[in-house]
Formats: sequence, C-alpha cells, structure tokens
Amino acid sequence: MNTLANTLFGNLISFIRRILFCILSVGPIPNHVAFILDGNRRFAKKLNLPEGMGHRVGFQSLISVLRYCFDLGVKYVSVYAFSIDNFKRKPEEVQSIMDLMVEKFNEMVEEESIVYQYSVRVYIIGNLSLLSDNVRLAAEKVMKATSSNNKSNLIICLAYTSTDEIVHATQESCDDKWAKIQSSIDGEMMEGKREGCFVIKVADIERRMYMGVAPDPDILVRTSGETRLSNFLLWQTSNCMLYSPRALWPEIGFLHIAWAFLEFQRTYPYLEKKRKEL
Ligand SMILES: CC(C)=CCC/C(C)=C/CC/C(C)=C/COP(=O)(O)OP(=O)(O)O
Repeated sequence: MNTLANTLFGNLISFIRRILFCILSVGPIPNHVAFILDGNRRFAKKLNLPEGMGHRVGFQSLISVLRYCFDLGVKYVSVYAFSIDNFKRKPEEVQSIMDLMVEKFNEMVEEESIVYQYSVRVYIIGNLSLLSDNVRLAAEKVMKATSSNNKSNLIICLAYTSTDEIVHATQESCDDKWAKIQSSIDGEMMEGKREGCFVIKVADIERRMYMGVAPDPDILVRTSGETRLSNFLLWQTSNCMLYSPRALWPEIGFLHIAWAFLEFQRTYPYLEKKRKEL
C-alpha cells in the first residue's frame, strides 16, 4: 500500500514538474543564473550528519539544479563554491572541501558526467594561486578537457571574492598600460596617457575580470534566506534579480528554480527597460 502511494505521489510530482516546465518554456529564459550555495553545514547539523556530508549532499543538489537550468535553456550557470574568506575555517574543514572538489573535478572529466551530457564548458575562476597544487591541477584538467564543449557553461568560483577580482583586474590593466608606455617609441603620443599618468576605462577592467567569460547574471539565488552578497559578483549584479528561498542549499529543488524563473519572467519587461536606459 505504501509503495503504491509512493509511486502515485512520485508520478504526481513529475506531472506537476512537466506542466511547470512547459509554462516556463513559453516565457523569456535567463541567460545566466548565479548561485550562492549557502547552508550546507546547517543541513548536516539539522540531520545529525557529519559536517562534511552537508557539502557532499550540496554537490548532488548542484547537479540537479544544473539539469533544471540547462533543460530550460540557461546558457551560463555560476556558483560561489569557496570564497577566499573560507580559507579562515578549521584546516580539517578546508581540507575536506578541497578533497571533495578534486574528487568531483576528476569525475567531471569522465564521459558519462553531466558536462558531456549537456556539452558544458567548465571554467574554474578566482585567485587560483591560493589553491594547493593538486586542486589547481584537477581544476586545469577539467577546464582543458571541456574547452570544446559549446552548448552551456558552468563557472565555478573558487578562492574567489569580488574585491580580489576587481583589484586583480585593475592591477592587470595598469600593468598593461604601463608596459605599453614603456615600449612605445614616443610615450607622449600613446592613447590614454595624460600628464605623467594613464587613464583606465571601465572596459579595460571588465576585460580582465575573472568573470569576463560570462555576461552579467540575470538572477542571483542565495539559499537559506540570507540576502547578503558576501563579496560575490559585486561588479556584475547591478541589474540582477535577487532570490533568496529559505531552503538550505542541499534542500533546493525544482520548485525553487521554477519560482525564481517565474519571478524573473514577471519582472523581465521592467529589467529590459532599465538595461536599455543605461
Ligand atoms: C565541485 C563543486 C563545485 C563542489 C561544490 C561543493 C559545495 C556544495 C561547496 C560549498 C562550499 C561552501 C563553503 C558553502 C557555504 O555553505 P557553508 O558550508 O558555509 O554552510 P553554512 O552556511 O550552513 O555554514
């Protein structure tokens, strides 16, 4: 009897999901959805699981969310997987998350993984010099292996903070301008040089952002009811819709994604108008 009830319930859920999927497919689909994966440790605590299990279940949720987004036609998904501030956590916890990253990056290069099912190009961005060699090598391997995938993109922000990204891009812009000044035959004639200093434009910095691989996000989802940005994509989110469900990251499901997309579709005409006014 219980099995029959479970099957009926399962069928009902997948029927509702299919209807929602059809409704959502009629409206505009966001090009880029960004996620702050918040609440993994709280989830483990809530279910009396070892702390590291929260992040493991969190990774499974990420795979489901990627499927929902790519099935709906989203081209770019980015995730805040580990911030520079997260390095201040207990060494055992940092190690456990880094081990999980290496394990999952290695799984991603296997043929049956989601990145081949959906032809996903994976970018791992951030201050990668802060990572240990094995994590950096695993990250480089997955980026290289997926570099010719061309249907969708997954941007994993690792050892990332927005302020670090902006400082890095500004520094690179200055270094490039300075190198050009030094190599120009007549420095006075160089474009952008003005009375002993040089001019940096917004476009110079944007070009050198780690996030330069993706357009600005349309939706930013932060789970666990928090509405802070915590130093994630500060430069890129001025015209982005923020959605903050109360669910912890490992609890996120299709209904949360559907709700975020419906809300995006409701505000889309206004967002488009705002973008054109810029
Ligand atoms: C390969 C890949 C992309 C793996 C992702 C794995 C994953 C779910 C990483 C999240 C890491 C993290 C520090 C999340 C914040 O939740 P928290 O740990 O701070 O939890 P809390 O908010 O309950 O304290």
